[in-house]
Amino acid sequence: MTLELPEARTIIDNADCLHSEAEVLAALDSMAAAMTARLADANPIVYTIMNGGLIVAGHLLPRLRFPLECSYLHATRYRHETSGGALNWKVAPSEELKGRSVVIVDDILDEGHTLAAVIDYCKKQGAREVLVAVLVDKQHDRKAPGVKADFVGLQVQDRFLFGCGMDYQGYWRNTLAIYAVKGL
Ligand SMILES: O=P(O)(O)OC[C@H]1O[C@H](OP(=O)(O)OP(=O)(O)O)[C@H](O)[C@@H]1O
Ligand SMILES: Nc1nc2[nH]cnc2c(=O)[nH]1
Repeated sequence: MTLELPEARTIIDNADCLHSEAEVLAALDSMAAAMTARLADANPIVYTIMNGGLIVAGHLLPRLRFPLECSYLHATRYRHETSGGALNWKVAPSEELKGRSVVIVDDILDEGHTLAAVIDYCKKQGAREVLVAVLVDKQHDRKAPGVKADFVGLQVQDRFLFGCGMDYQGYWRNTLAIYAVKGL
């Protein structure tokens, strides 16, 4: 669904900015340092989960100054809603994962069902280890059992977020700052 321009602009004009561009960039620096310490000799393959992981990966990958391969996968379960449904796999990994160190990059770990399915897939393909890097870990007690991120940029309150890859009805992925929709 396409939003009318006034509505798209009203969403961001009325939103609460929870993390500024500077805070997001500092969080990405910290994530990159932790990932470098853990993965510099691991020769990993790094998967970005599309679409939400696009902006985070675009800023995070150039901060990782060690050998890695990168690819993408596409899984979605929110579509244009503010609560998640069934996971829709659009593109699964096609590389050989047997024995590999795999890193999954995404914008947000919310309830964790997306990451649970992706981790399970990679492990079934024989990955040696699967590590998760998310910019945002949303704080609540509705997480899927056993799902956690290894590298987290920001802990954010339990509201519907947009910006830095996260969308509101398909819009506003294209900011670095992170916002919460007014009233959600
Ligand atoms: O932890 P969960 O509750 O599973 O939610 C997290 C997922 O939700 C978003 O994707 P979405 O399904 O909105 O698709 P998108 O990446 O195309 O926006 C986000 O990019 C994560 O992949
Ligand atoms: N845009 C967006 N997508 C999500 N997917 C899971 N949680 C969220 C959220 O808060 N915002």
